[in-house]
Formats: sequence, structure tokens, C-alpha cells
Amino acid sequence: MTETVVIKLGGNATEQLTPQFFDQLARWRAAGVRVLMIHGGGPQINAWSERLGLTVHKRGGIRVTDADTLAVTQAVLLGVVQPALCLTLHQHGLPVMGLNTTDNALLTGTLLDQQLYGAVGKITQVNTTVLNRVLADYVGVLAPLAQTSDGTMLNVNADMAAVAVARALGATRLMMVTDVPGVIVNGTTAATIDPQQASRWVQQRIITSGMEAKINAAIDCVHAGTQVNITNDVTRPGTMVLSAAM
Ligand SMILES: Nc1ncnc2c1ncn2[C@@H]1O[C@H](COP(=O)(O)OP(=O)(O)O)[C@@H](O)[C@H]1O
Ligand SMILES: CC(=O)N[C@@H](CCC(=O)OP(=O)(O)O)C(=O)O
Repeated sequence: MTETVVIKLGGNATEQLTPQFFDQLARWRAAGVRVLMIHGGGPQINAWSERLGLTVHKRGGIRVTDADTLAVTQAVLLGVVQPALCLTLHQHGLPVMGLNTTDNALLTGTLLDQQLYGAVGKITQVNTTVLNRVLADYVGVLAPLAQTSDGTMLNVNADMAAVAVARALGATRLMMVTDVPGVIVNGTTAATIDPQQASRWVQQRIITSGMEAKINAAIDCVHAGTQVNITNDVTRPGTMVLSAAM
């Protein structure tokens, strides 16, 4: 069975890629491991929204997305973040294909809660037929946007998108690459985290903001049988998410 690694690259992480990152991708490709990246772009969307005079509004790490914010989100993800990432991967000798939901309805979704979040979705279907074809030859680079069954665009949290895609592809591993080395507890990176610890650390406000959403998404994925690591370096395990206390 072909091994698949899904890498979620947070918006900050896309701008801090190291030579080790590209070397690891090349090693995976050489070993026949398929690689799909889901990129974020939250900080870049914030910066462009502010430049364009739009107020940035988030609820629990989810961007409240009105029509103007959706337009800026699409423009930044598909016009700024994704091309820069694809260019860098190509310059490092990797065969790369930029992807977005409108290519053959790659990601179908439904509204998460329109009253609370506006045009924000959760993914209900992944076009694995097309993704499998692309991944046979390319490192796929997919944006966290989905469409409803009637073609309305939805903004999707990139951690949630990565989990949905990793589950649909039956990925062996999901690496959530962010701007911290893992889940930090009392100044140290935790080697592992299980659901009980996660809820305790959330209650104690040790885990907050983006990390809380990330852990919740990661736990969903581990339950589906994919190994999940939260790290700032694909060559390091960072924090491994466990499905239950060991
Ligand atoms: N216990 C924690 N350990 C590490 N990071 C944490 C913790 N609690 C909150 N965070 C925050 O979570 C952030 C990572 O989540 P997020 O900003 O959503 O990343 P990304 O954009 O890569 O998805 C960290 O930069 C940090 O500010
Ligand atoms: C609905 C929602 O919140 N979508 C995210 C999509 C990008 C993202 O998740 O980027 P990071 O991984 O860099 O945070 C947003 O608009 O910021």
C-alpha cells in the first residue's frame, strides 16, 4: 500500500521553510511516499485585510468571513501564499502542483454556522480520485477552501481541512507544521498528548488560541488511525498526539 504523508503548513511556517524541510520532502519522494500539503495563510490574510481597510474578526481561531473577507481570503491564498510556496518547492527541484477546490470540486463542504462565522465551511467530501492521480506524480499543494454542492465558496480552517483530507486519503501521517516546536507545557515541549491531557491543559489555559483548535482537529484524525505530529520541523516529531492515555 502506498504511504501518504499530509503536511499542514501554517501561514507563518510557509515563510520559514528550511533546507531540512526540502531535503525531507525529497527523501519521501525518493522512497515512493506521496506528499500532499495543505497550506494556511492566516497571518497573510490578516495583513491584507488590514491593508484593504477590513476589520479582522475571529471567533475561537475561526475567521468570521463576510463577502469582502471571503474575496480577500481567496485572493491571498490563491494569489499570494500558494504561488510563493509552489515556486519555492519547484526551485528546490520538487515536482509540484498547486490545487484548489474549483479544480474538479476537490473539497465539498457545508456551512459550519452561518450566523456565527459567515461563509465558513466544514468539509463533507474530498475528491480522492483526482487527488490520487495528482499525488502519483506531484507534491500537491492544496488551499483550505471548499465549495458547497451548488458551488458557493467556503473558507475552511486549514487544520480542519488537513484533517479531512488526511482521513479521506487514509494518510499514514499528518504533520501539522506550525511556528512552535509542539505543545508547550511549563516551558517544555510535550513529547505526547492524549485527549484527557488536552482537555485538562485547555481548562488550565496552558493550551489556548490556535493550539486549542489544532489539538481538537488532531484528536479527530488520530481516532481515524492517522499518526499526527505537531512540530515546527518535519524532521522532528515535536508533540505526537495519542488517541488515549498510554
Ligand atoms: N500550549 C501551547 N503550546 C504551543 N503553542 C500554543 C500553546 N497554547 C497556545 N499556543 C499558540 O498556538 C499557536 C499555534 O497555533 P496557530 O497560530 O493557529 O498556528 P498555525 O497558524 O500554524 O496553524 C502558537 O504560535 C502559540 O501562540
Ligand atoms: C475559516 C478560517 O479561519 N480559515 C482560515 C484559513 C487559513 C488558515 O487556517 O491559516 P493558518 O493555518 O495560517 O491559521 C483563515 O481565514 O485564516
